[in-house]
Amino acid sequence: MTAGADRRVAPPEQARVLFADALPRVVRYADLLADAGVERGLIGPREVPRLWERHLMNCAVVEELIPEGSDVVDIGSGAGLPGVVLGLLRPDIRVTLLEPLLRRTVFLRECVDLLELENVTVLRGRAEEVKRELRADIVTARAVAPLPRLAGWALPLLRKGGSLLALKGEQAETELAESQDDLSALRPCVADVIRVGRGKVEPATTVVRVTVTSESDHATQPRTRRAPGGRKKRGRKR
Ligand SMILES: C[S@@+](CC[C@H](N)C(=O)[O-])C[C@H]1O[C@@H](n2cnc3c(N)ncnc32)[C@H](O)[C@@H]1O
Repeated sequence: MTAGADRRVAPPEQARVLFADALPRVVRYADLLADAGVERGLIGPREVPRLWERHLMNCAVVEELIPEGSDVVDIGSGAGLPGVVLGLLRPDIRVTLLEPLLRRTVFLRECVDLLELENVTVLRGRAEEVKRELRADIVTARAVAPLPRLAGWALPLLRKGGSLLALKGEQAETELAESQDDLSALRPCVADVIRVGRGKVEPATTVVRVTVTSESDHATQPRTRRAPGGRKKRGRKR
């Protein structure tokens, strides 16, 4: 990747505390975003001055919600947010960066190689097409799709007790309230809105967390319906 030193932005003091030992590699990632990321149109040049606060640190605090040793799928990684940051911060988790666009997966693979991210893999594909090949304890997504569509992609990937962590804006409560029926229809689940990183990032990061409570992923199973008289009857295949 090429370097354009003039665009690089030094980490703020809070980043040193937040990233601790991971900081040198996060700085390298920030440089990749500011250089090749901008040159290839993966992030806008206006994002560079606020790369640390609005992007890297905002994503990093989500790690508080990820149990140790989790398999994480980051849907619609784009230039690697939040998946690359989480992989850098948490060597104990395994992260799959799921992204359909070739240009972006090329950049992501280069990041994984250059940052020597042994716990991160890149998968080119669409979330709705990987239900049979991916299983996760945590699915993350930022700026990818409205909650009902995102949950339709994420919930089938989750093991029982696993959570979708959707990084959302200030309207998260409203979006969740309007989506509750859609979520329940997908798979038994509980959902809440959490603000993470208070005192570390300003503003705190808003996350809609949807945790699945059922063992089986009935969203991918043939539908069954109760026939008159009590026996279950197979739904017609479409
Ligand atoms: C606005 S970008 C956000 C990228 C990154 N998450 C971030 O916050 O900077 C949305 C990303 O979602 C990806 N995307 C769109 N539809 C998708 C799908 N069906 N499955 C997986 N990713 C998808 C796009 O290619 C794009 O990279």
